[in-house]
Amino acid sequence: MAPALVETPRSNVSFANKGIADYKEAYIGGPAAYKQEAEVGGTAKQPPARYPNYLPTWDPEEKYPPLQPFVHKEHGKDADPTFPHLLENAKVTNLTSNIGAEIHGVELSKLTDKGKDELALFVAQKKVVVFRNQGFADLPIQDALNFGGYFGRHHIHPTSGAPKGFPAVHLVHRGAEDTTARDFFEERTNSVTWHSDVTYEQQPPGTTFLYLLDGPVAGGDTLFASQTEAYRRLSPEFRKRLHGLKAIHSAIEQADNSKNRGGVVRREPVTSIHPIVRTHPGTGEKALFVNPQFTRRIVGYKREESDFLLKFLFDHIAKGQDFQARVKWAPGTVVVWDNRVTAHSALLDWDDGQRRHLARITPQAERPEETPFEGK
Ligand SMILES: O=C(O)CCC(=O)C(=O)O
Ligand SMILES: [Fe+2]
Repeated sequence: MAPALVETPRSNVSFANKGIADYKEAYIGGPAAYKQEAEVGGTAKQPPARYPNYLPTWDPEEKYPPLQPFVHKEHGKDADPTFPHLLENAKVTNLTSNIGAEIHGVELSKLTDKGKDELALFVAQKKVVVFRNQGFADLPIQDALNFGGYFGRHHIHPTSGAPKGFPAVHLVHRGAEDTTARDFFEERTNSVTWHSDVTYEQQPPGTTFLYLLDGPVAGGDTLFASQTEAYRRLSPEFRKRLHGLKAIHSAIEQADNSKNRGGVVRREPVTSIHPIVRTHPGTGEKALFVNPQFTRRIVGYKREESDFLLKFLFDHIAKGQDFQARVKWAPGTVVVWDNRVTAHSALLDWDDGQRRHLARITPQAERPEETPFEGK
């Protein structure tokens, strides 16, 4: 079975169907799943990993205590809004008019602290930024972590594989002998699983980095949606109704899935209550903060009421192609998104037998906060 990893897809609101559980199971890896490939290191069909130092490992003995609150510093607030340190030599193209930019000519790992402050603000404004031709994957893993650590405390994922000795790196990996896609599409018509990362944490991630190590010839793109534009598209009356509502986000199903498949649970699963509309501390923009993977229930609503409203919001985010972007990976690509104001989805659409391998650095940010509805 495949050690490919994304956030474990799951929704247990009552309209969720069995197929989502199947997908979730297909996506979670574990020590047993990985063993075969780790020993072989490549097959006739597939060459060895380009970055073996980043291959996933799972240590069942590794346990962490509950996360403690910390004070997040929003570096975007210190940024020069004209971005002189970030964009001096950059060629910037917008991916769409509502979300996303692509940058050539900047080496992320060489940014000064001022450049990093500007990066935080720029990513918050653009929601997702694609940096091409980076040397990031070639850095020693600790150097990559040191870079990401500027933006917040590293999140250690409770269930995903990590490079040996670097639990703060979250890995996405599907390798040789992997039949995930074939198995998955026996039961499902598409693989779209919108989510923001680990929103069950009290302080979910902010500026988040995902970089390609190995990729298929075609396919395996990643979808992004602007949750600020999703918010703005709603009528003032509807937005007014959403303000003040809170929802429960849960890690329980992700941990259960991991256990059921012989995987690890490094930290006991938690639930958190977050506002449905949050405000970004750097831009002041309001964004929807619900996602079908982790948001379970609206606090104070009866089950049917909660399901009805969450289903509307999930559909609104999923269907909004006019506030979404599709990112194509290439060697040297680093994608940076602001997890507070975006949702994303992996796509399981490439031919089995090709390795897809990415690493994520996931600095946590502030506890989501809501500011009042502004009447327009
Ligand atoms: O594999 C992808 O395209 C995205 C995986 C993902 O959801 C993540 O790394 O947070
Ligand atoms: Fe994700």
